[in-house]
Amino acid sequence: MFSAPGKAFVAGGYLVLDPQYKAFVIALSSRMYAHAHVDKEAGEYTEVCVKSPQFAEGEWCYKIDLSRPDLTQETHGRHNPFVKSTIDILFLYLTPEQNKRITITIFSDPEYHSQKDSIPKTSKTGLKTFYYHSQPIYKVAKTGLGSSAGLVVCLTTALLSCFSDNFDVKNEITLTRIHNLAQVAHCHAQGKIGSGFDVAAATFGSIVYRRFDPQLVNRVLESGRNEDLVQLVDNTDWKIQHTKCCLPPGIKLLMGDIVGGSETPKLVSKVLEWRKKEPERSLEVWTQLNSYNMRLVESLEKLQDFSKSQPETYKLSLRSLVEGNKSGFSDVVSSIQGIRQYMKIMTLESGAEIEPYQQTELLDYCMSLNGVLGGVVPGAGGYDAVCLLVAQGAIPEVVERTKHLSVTWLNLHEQETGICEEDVSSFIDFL
Ligand SMILES: Nc1ncnc2c1ncn2[C@@H]1O[C@H](COP(=O)(O)OP(=O)(O)O)[C@@H](O)[C@H]1O
Ligand SMILES: C[C@@](O)(CCOP(=O)(O)OP(=O)(O)O)CC(=O)O
Repeated sequence: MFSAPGKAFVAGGYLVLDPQYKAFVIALSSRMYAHAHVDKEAGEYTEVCVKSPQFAEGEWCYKIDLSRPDLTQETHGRHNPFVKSTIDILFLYLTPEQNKRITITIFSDPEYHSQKDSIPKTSKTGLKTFYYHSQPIYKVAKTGLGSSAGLVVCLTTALLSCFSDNFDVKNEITLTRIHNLAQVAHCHAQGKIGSGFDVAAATFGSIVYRRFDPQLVNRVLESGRNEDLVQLVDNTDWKIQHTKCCLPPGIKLLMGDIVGGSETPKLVSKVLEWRKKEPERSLEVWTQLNSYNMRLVESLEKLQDFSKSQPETYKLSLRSLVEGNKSGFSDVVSSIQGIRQYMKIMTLESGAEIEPYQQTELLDYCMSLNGVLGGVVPGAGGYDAVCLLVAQGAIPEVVERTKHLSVTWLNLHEQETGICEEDVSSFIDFL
């Protein structure tokens, strides 16, 4: 059994589409799980059945003729593009010769989706709860943690494990293979090539990320040839960057779901249109915003070092942060203020509602509270969510002081680990 984390895209939205710039993505404690079972017997065809029992009609089964895997169809006539593309890409890559009967079962932690019209089920140990929805997956509202990336990464891993002896998800070569396959499958399912930050975070965990050249994936999707896919997955330098980075001790991420939503593709096309129309001005904005993004990463790293070299002094400054004295953290505070200033400029000048007024009000209020280092609209922005960096000791007060507002704090925190193996015994009640 394997699991992959959800993400909070804290800094670098839009800029990350261009490989000149890097982004900071935090991996979350809310995870997606995939359990693989291979039957002892196999039939005339290879069969892959993917079950997602938390959703109505959550079962997609594929009969695969190994001599013509490109003709694979779902046996009930159901569509799940992310499941289908992951299977297609994996079989194109592996070209197995022997039939197998595989069942994969998917679970996702509660915070990925709205809990409306759903029933919780808790394991006998009381340690794990999953919500069971009365609607099919495509009708259930998402909270923006990157469910499709989580699904594709853990499904890719679970399937690969069925075809490898001594599969070790911690092995660097295996990890890169999972990442590369998942990026190709995710792009194929979406019908477009995004920056891939969500797939990278689901694989590698909390990272500073630089994207790959979209042409790499485009070429393989156009050719559809096994040799090209193997070459891309195992023998090509994607020139991406995924450097580990995480929050310093005692600083927590709070992710707030906002009632309302935004369409990322519409925001992206508005911003890119503006960038084309105003190349000089947008370069200026991109450059400033990037320097604040990178200052945020550096200041978090510095705090990490400081917490190790002077743990007692660090503890004292955390304590005074809870009481409202933010001076020990001024670099983080000013970087976030700078990021917001330039996100606001992008909003006003491009016309894309990245940090709309309602979010500005909420973030300004949150930033005025004791213990809050700052907050941003994550990813593409809009009306979906906010995220805050807060001293752990101040969280109860922040929750109390925001309870009259239209924000619901999700029950999650940073968990920097990417894809990993899970102990199946914790999930036995759900299988
Ligand atoms: N738990 C799950 N089980 C099965 N499919 C899932 C699951 N979570 C996500 N998916 C697939 O991913 C799609 C959502 O992807 P997308 O719209 O890109 O949202 P997100 O921004 O959360 O990645 C779903 O419609 C479904 O095809
Ligand atoms: C604009 C972007 O840089 C970031 C979008 O981040 P979000 O986290 O808002 O994305 P969705 O979960 O797909 O809505 C586009 C990209 O990087 O692909």
